[in-house]
This record gives sequence, C-alpha cells and structure tokens, in this order.
Amino acid sequence: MSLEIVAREGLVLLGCGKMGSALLAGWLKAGLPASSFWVIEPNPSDWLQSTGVHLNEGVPQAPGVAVLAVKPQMMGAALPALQALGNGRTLFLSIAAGTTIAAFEEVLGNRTPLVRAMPNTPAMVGRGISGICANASAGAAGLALGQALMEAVGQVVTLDGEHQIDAVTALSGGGPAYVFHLIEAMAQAGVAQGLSEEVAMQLARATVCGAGELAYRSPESAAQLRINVTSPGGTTAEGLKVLMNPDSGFPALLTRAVKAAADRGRELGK
Ligand SMILES: NC(=O)C1=CN([C@@H]2O[C@H](COP(=O)(O)OP(=O)(O)OC[C@H]3O[C@@H](n4cnc5c(N)ncnc54)[C@H](OP(=O)(O)O)[C@@H]3O)[C@@H](O)[C@H]2O)C=CC1
Ligand SMILES: O=C(O)[C@@H]1CCC=N1
Repeated sequence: MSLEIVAREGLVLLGCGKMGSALLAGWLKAGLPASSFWVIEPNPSDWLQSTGVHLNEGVPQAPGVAVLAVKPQMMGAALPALQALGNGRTLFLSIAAGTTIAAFEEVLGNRTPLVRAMPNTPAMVGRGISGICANASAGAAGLALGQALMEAVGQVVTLDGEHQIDAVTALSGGGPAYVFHLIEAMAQAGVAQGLSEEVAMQLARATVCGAGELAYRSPESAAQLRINVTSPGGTTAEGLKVLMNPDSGFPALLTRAVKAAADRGRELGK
C-alpha cells in the first residue's frame, strides 16, 4: 500500500520524542512532504522545528492518519485532544506499550479504525522491526496502511492478534536495550581479563555490531553462525558451556527478562 493518503489527507502525530521522531524522519525520507504532517509535541527538538511540519497548530478535521506516540502513562491525558477524530475515516496508529485496543475504543469509539504497532529504536537508522495488529474496524486496508507506515523505518511482522503484542514489546520492542547491556557486560568482562576499559568497550561494541550485521546478511541460521565460531575443544566452547547452562545461562535469564517485560506490558494495559 502506498503512503499517498498521507500526502493527500495529512497525518497527525501526537508526541514526537524518540520514537515519534524516528517515524517522522522515516516518512520524510520516504518522500512525503513536511506540509502533510501536523505534530503535537510540548517540547519540540531543534530537529523537529527544522523539518517544516505544522507544529502545535490546529489539526485537520479528518486527517488520513493519527499516530499516537506518547508514553502509555500520558495516553489518558493526551488522547482526548484527538477524540473528535474518532469513529470517522481517520486511521489511528498507536505505538504505545500496554494501552489496549479496548482502552482506545473506549475514548475514540468502537467504529474507529485502529492499528497497534510495536517498533524499536533501530528504527532511528531504518533498521527497526515492528509487530502490528488491528481492530475489526481497520479491516485489511487499515492494516495494510499501518504496515506501510511502519515499513518506512524497517521490517514489519503481522501478528495473529493483539494477545501477542506484549510478547513483541518484551522481545523486540525492548530488545535493543538488552543488546546494549550485553555490550556493557562484555566490556566489563574483558576488563576483568586485563584489557583497558576503552579497548574492551571498542572490542565489545564492534563484536556485537559485526555479529549483528553477519546475522542480518548471512543466509545461515543463528545456530550455524554460532557453530562456525566454536572450534571443537577450543576456547569459545568453554565460554558457551557457561552461557548455555540450562539453569544459569542465557536461555534461562532471557526467559525471565522477557517474561518480566511482557508482564509489565500486561499490567500497563489494565
Ligand atoms: N523508546 C522505545 O524504545 C520504544 C517506545 N515505544 C513506545 O513509544 C511511545 C513513545 O516513547 P518514546 O518516544 O520513547 O518516549 P518519549 O518520551 O521520547 O516521547 C514521548 C513524547 O510525547 C510528549 N508528550 C507528553 N505529553 C504529551 C501530550 N499531552 N501531547 C503530545 N505530546 C506529549 C513528550 O513530551 P515530554 O518529554 O515533555 O513529556 C515526549 O516528547 C511510548 O508509548 C512507548 O511505549 C515503542 C517501542 C519502542
Ligand atoms: O520500555 C518501554 O516501555 C518501551 C516499550 C518497548 C521499548 N520501550
């Protein structure tokens, strides 16, 4: 689906912080004119002010799309600003963690076409991934438009339903933070083995980026890429024995971390 509807009917963006800015940058890069965007943002960055979008002005009566990119804790206070657009033709696209379709329909009306998407911060460099789902009123056309909007900043996975979105939030939504923490932890471990902090951080960061790029480009499975590094009887095998320990290794730790994040998503949705 093309984003022509945005150029024709306009897009209102509620909240333009980290994720809102990443999305707006992607849409502008895709060639949509700045004059198609109406952004509501109490603390506009220098970048946002330089884009030429309509900033904190009155919004069109029936824009093609309204994107909700405020924190879930702010949603209750922020959403009424767009309540008048509910139950119409405007497609609402929320990227907020937690806030459910039912909660949006309560404010906007249950005839409002609505897509929930869960992106991640690599969207800032066009390498994000989003899981998306939609309510009944959005239909196939609404879901396709939501997909096209999110594809401006990376890959998109269509979910079986809203029941999967807390898992996506916990895995890929927050996942970049786990990887950044992995860099920190690897660097610390290198320092413990005698490297300077600076060199250890350079090695850790480049290793994670290089491995990520290899995983992205290679047709081989993650398991095979791991095996390719692991010489039988060599050094990596000893490291992996620790990380693949069923009780204390990565799988057990990440199962707990992803569950804790998904549980928080469910809690935010109550
Ligand atoms: N960061 C991430 O990795 C991801 C975030 N998300 C979701 O994206 C959403 C935004 O997160 P993120 O970009 O990180 O948060 P930010 O705090 O960076 O952005 C939210 C923006 O909304 C502004 N805002 C607050 N109140 C209002 C209001 N009433 N009307 C308009 N704008 C308002 C905030 O201004 P101020 O700072 O002044 O309060 C802020 O600039 C959240 O719902 C989050 O769950 C989804 C996936 C990944
Ligand atoms: O931490 C959060 O709640 C948001 C959702 C996913 C990433 N950041």
